[in-house]
Amino acid sequence: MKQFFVTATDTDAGKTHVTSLLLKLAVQHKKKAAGFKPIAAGAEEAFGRLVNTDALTLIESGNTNVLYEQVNPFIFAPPIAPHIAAAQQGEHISVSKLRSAYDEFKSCGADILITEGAGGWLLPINDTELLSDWVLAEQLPVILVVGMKLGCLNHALLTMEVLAHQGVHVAGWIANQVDPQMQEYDANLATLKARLPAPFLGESPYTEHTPKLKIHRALMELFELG
Ligand SMILES: Nc1ncnc2c1ncn2[C@@H]1O[C@H](COP(=O)(O)OP(=O)(O)OP(=O)(O)O)[C@@H](O)[C@H]1O
Ligand SMILES: C[C@H](N)[C@H](N)CCCCCC(=O)O
Ligand SMILES: [Mg+2]
Repeated sequence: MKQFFVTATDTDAGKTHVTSLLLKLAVQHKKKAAGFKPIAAGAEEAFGRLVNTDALTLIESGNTNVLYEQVNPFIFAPPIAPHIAAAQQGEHISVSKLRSAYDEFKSCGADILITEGAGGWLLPINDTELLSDWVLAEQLPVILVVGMKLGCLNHALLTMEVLAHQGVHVAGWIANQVDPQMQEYDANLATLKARLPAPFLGESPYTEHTPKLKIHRALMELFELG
């Protein structure tokens, strides 16, 4: 079983976009793949319950029979910082509850399990814990999505600095072009390739049509795909 945690330089950097592409890539290569979105803020009523579009996208992109509840155990209606949303409705997210929820999710029997974070790496889940504390406890290898836009160099280097300081195994990083107007995209990508101390796994160009991933060989090796 291969397990990864997808974080990003920020909220809206493309974690769902990239996690979905990674799941689809694994499925295309005959793997059993499933996505976990433990904490989602921003939800609407559908199918007689609250649902979050990130979790639905991950369910559609994988190929196991996971239940919505297994994929997304913590869901909040307002699109705000999750620990604030949780406090508003008297819920408490914790590392220990995340551990139980992940054990339940893992029973789906996938070969490749990919967890999508929420926001960036240091996301508070309550007054004392961060989502990264759970990732550290699970010892999940991390994939960093860099949302390519002006300012991403600082965000990417800051995130990578903290990951290195915490001794996290960074499996690699993916460039995701969120800003179609970004100037000097290639020079920024070259700067990141030169400075980020982790394998470059691929890039997803900006598109308003079918999302695509330009796969680097390191990704095929990481996922053990023929
Ligand atoms: N390569 C891309 N081309 C075009 N649009 C993109 C691309 N990547 C992401 N987007 C769009 O940018 C928005 C943010 O992307 P996404 O939802 O994947 O971010 P996220 O990191 O998962 O955010 P959150 O922290 O809310 O989970 C979405 O509307 C998505 O469709
Ligand atoms: C609502 C949003 N799309 C995400 N689901 C949650 C982002 C939380 C960011 C918290 C922060 O770092 O300020
Ligand atoms: Mg998302």
